[in-house]
Amino acid sequence: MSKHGRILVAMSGGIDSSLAAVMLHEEGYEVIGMTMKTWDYASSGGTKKETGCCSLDSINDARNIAVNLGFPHYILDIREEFGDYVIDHFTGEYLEGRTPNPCVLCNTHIKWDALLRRADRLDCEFIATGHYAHIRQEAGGLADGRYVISKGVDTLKDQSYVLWGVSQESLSRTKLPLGHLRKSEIRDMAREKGFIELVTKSESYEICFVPDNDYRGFLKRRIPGLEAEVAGGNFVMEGTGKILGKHQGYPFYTIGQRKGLGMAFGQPMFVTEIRKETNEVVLGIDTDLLRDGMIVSKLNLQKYDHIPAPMETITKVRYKDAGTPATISQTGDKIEVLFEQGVSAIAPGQAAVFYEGDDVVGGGWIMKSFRQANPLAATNQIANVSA
Ligand SMILES: Nc1ncnc2c1ncn2[C@@H]1O[C@H](COP(=O)(O)OP(=O)(O)OP(=O)(O)O)[C@@H](O)[C@H]1O
Repeated sequence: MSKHGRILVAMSGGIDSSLAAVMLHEEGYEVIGMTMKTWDYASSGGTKKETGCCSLDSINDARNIAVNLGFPHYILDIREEFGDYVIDHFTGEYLEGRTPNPCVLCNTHIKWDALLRRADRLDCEFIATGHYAHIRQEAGGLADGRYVISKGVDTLKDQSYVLWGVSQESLSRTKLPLGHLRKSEIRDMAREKGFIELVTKSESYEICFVPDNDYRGFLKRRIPGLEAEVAGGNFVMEGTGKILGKHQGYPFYTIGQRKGLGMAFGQPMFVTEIRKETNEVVLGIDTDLLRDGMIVSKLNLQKYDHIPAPMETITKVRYKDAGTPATISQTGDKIEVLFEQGVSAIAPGQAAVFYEGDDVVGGGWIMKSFRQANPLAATNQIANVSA
């Protein structure tokens, strides 16, 4: 009988989840390792050797740790659960003129559910991952009893942003053993324990089903005929609407994009808006990217079950965003965000995450952003958005 009970550890084969498994094993948990196969790289046109979390090499790396320490390891094939839901959402968002974040979607709608279902079957009370973030149950105050995610101590590695969508029930069964550690400490630990290959392994930042980070190529292969259908739209100038030239089709651009516009403008120009209805891509200078607020919907609130009155937060609009002070107010399943200063390149389709200090209050998907000369008029903004 183990000291702490049985725990299912999500092992990608990378250094972080491997060390999470090692630490929990040493703490006295009865660890069961599980590596999820989400996607067949070759089926999305991958030609290079597959290196991501679902590759054979990664599965073997996870298995080696398990064999080494003497705990069981399973491979979980979730290609079906993952496939249509995540990929259709990904392509659908680009067709809507938005910029999706499939990793957050997969985390919250696929990985946690898939893991917890298997945890039940394997009689595991908890699951664990190698995310750099903390999790705690709040005692007292407005958030009494709620499970709260907060930033990992390693500010450069902090992954609290990607966990905003995990439900309270799922959080109540999740352990994040790396939240109090720095990446350098994890590397030292791996070296000390002789897992050198984990230290030298390069990290993959690719979306698992998009080979070479070429999302445009992926869209073209996935939706035959798309290129011809959306070709011939115009680049138009922010403010004046002046036609600047032809683009390749609105789904092939993202807000904030500067490179790859295929034209020279004499000064740096950025994509400031994507208009699906008219197949127009709006271009402007860097200050044209600034927005004063946004509407966020399809919320998942973690620290509180609703936003208590207008609330001061630091709001992130993308993973590597440092965050901007913002007041948020909730109406039903939408939150209106008013920033204290302009925020650049807000892309509808990305996730917004609200922080109170280091705690994740919750998050949602960005529906639209706006400029607001008079912030008080912003109360009408929610009514103008359909989720
Ligand atoms: N294919 C997978 N199978 C099992 N668990 C996974 C898989 N992909 C990700 N995870 C879990 O999600 C966590 C975060 O994954 P992500 O790829 O975002 O981060 P990472 O910092 O590169 O982690 P790692 O070094 O463990 O790969 C991992 O630590 C792991 O626990």
